[in-house]
Amino acid sequence: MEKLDHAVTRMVFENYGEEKYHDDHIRSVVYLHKFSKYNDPEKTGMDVGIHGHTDKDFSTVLYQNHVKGLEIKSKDDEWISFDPVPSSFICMAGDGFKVWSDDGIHTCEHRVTLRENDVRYSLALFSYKEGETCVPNELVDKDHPLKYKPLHLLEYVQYFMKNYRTLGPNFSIKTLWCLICRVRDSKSIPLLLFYLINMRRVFYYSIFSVCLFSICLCGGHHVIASYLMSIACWIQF
Ligand SMILES: O=C(O)CCC(=O)C(=O)O
Ligand SMILES: [Fe+2]
Repeated sequence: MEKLDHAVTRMVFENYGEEKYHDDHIRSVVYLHKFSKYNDPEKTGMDVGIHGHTDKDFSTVLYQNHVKGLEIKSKDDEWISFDPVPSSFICMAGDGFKVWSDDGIHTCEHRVTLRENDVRYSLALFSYKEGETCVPNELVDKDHPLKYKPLHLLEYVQYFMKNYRTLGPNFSIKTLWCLICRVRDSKSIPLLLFYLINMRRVFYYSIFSVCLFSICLCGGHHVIASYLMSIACWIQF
């Protein structure tokens, strides 16, 4: 699977006329394997295998058994089901490739929906470039202005994992992170970012403060109710 990833990335680099960067790229890539088992949806009562998302890596190679489930979102926002052929692999660009190509290569959104009454297995190989991923100088000119600042992929994925509960599965370079990476329009980003990431916390914090306030002011049942609510809010932090 690593060899396939090398071959595919080489082809893309060559296509962009950037093959001179490929050896360095491969030397700085680290891989992560993920083996997934999706149980028979009839037994679990759940047809969602994995929610729609883009991969937070540079590129992904995926292998699976005969059970269908992988769906890929088209440019027209339609989910297309992938028909697995024995011994076929699927290669997908991750958010890192999007940054490297300065938006030339789109990270495909995909998900797993279980429709067959059988167990689905998949093996994914995620590639992460160590250090910074940046757009090759040759790809930037007057007609193709730089859109992304260098992105540290490993930090990016760590950031995503740490804030997964707040960001949700849909988070991608296209949405929130592009606010940080985009070279243009970066003035009000720190505040907006803080607000977006902490919106939920701000909400619970406000309720928590109101509860504490009413504990101080009121008596009787209100105190107990407020006390319980403030504990519930504290848990949500
Ligand atoms: O299991 C699959 O086919 C897809 C898994 C996947 O998209 C992921 O782990 O990011
Ligand atoms: Fe994925």
